[in-house]
Amino acid sequence: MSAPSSPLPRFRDTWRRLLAVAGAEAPRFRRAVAWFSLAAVAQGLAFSCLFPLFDALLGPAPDPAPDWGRVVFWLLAMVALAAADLVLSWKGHGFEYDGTIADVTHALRLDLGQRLRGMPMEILARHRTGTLSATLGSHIDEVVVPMGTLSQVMIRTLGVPLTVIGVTALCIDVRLALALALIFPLAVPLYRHQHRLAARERRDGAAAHARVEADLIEYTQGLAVLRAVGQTGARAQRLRASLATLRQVQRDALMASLWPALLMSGLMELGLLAVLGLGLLWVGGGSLSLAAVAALLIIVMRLGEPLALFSELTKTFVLMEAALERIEVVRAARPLPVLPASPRPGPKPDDAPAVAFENVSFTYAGTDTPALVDVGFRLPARTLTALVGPSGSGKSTLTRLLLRHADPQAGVIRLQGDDIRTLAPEALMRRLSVVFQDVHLFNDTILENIRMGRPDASDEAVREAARAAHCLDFIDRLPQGLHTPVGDIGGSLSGGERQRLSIARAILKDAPLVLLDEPTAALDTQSERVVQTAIDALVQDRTVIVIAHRLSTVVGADTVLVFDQGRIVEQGAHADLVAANGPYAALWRAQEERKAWHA
Ligand SMILES: Nc1ncnc2c1ncn2[C@@H]1O[C@H](COP(=O)(O)OP(=O)(O)OP(=O)(O)O)[C@@H](O)[C@H]1O
Repeated sequence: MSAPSSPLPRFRDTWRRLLAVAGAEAPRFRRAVAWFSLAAVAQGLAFSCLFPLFDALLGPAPDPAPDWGRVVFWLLAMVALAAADLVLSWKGHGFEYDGTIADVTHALRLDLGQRLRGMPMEILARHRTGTLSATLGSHIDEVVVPMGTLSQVMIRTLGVPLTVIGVTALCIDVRLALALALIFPLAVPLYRHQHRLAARERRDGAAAHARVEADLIEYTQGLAVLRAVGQTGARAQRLRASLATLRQVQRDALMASLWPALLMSGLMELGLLAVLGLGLLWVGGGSLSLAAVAALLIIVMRLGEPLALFSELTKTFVLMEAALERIEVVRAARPLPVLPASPRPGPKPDDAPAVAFENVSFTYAGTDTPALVDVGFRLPARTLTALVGPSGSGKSTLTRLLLRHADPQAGVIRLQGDDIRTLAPEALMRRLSVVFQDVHLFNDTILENIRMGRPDASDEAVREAARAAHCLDFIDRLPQGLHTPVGDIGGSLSGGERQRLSIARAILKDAPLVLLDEPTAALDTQSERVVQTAIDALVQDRTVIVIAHRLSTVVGADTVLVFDQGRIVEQGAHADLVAANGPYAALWRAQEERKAWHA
């Protein structure tokens, strides 16, 4: 989202976006801003009281003498207005201290969490995990915590001078008011420059920090390897270089931000002093009273303060805008829509294929080359289908589309005759089990990690699933068996054991369709055999789609779908495809040769 570059439209735009972020608490934020505005007017009026006060103090020419009655009156008026300013500001700041800020951050975190849950996986996968957790953590604080203070400073910077100018124009001297009003546009180009500088500084700083963090993680995680190959010094050199860049970026930023801040407050004060000079000239000419200029002298000194503070807060404002943008990206993501199911002419046909792809084409967002082109097939229930093809040919994409990580740009995917876009996410997931090579275990007990397959399953059912997936041999060796927290055993579970836990989850879930990415050579022969036995238990009597890496799977499959560059180039039973002597036969021969070579 590109924000306008001129200050006023930019503030308006940020104000609108902040209200959106404040959600249900937006009225309280509006009220706080109203209190701050009234406080600014009260302060402007208090300053303006200096005009009649000095008038009463210096008395009228040619025989000046203080009019103590009026002096006391205007002094009391100033005290009352200053007290009103204090009370109104206090009421405004109530937004920060009465728990509203905490409520807004809490509600925003829940809202973003909710949106992440519904965010299409294809979009979710494009966000880096670190950035997402920063958005839910520090970015929310960067937006919400300074909301009150920033708006108060902004309102004061504009509101106090505007009130003084208004009172001057109405009650003192229009020329003086005009001269005062002309100074403020001076700040606009400087503010814009400062804003640009702060934005660049933030960008360079974030890049330098990210590089240091990445190098640090790489260094600490790879320390064992680095020590083994005697390269600790060489890599440390690289880390030192990125730390030096960070230092330089920070030094440059500090130097660069110094002069606009100085210039801004210097220029403002010079401008105000010029108005004072002009006032004195008018006094000399007899068209303005000395009392008015004396009052102006004090007001001018006080008006510089919020301006200087405002200039210092530009950095916080830029940080807030950047964090707002990240929050808005998450808020803008919409879940894939669930379409209304089209009315069927009659009962669901019994022979509806378990899985059907009808002319499906899909291109990942941000890429030009389609990952799947016009893919069509029908798989009867309780059959095993193997997906084969070179790396990048579209096999995983097909499984992702079945899981509805994204919708294809063309074509329809059906499960038992139902367009998957008409199924609510939970209904779709009830029909599918997945076992992929990357097994994620949650920071909970082994028991609960398996129970995720079916949250209402009894402990006994979990144990049965673990037995069927051949997990009990290693689970029973753990200190607390099924009740061992995954965190306690850390990375000590082998790849094959993690696979089997994931298979146990799928067995417990008992969905009619299983999507499987077979373990590859990453497992040793012994583990692979056990995992295979577990898989055999899982796939019995189910419809199975498997990304096949093992020859035995391909040979035993009812159907083999051969992919190349996103297209199905051949499909059929293994024997038929070998006999056809096409692309599959070539792949097959290559694998056979490799096998013979290994043997
Ligand atoms: N998240 C993504 N964003 C953009 N392009 C992607 C993404 N994932 C995959 N692709 C591209 O889509 C095409 C198909 O990839 P896919 O992962 O489906 O192939 P595959 O046959 O499963 O490969 P492998 O056997 O190596 O896993 C490839 O060109 C790949 O680069």
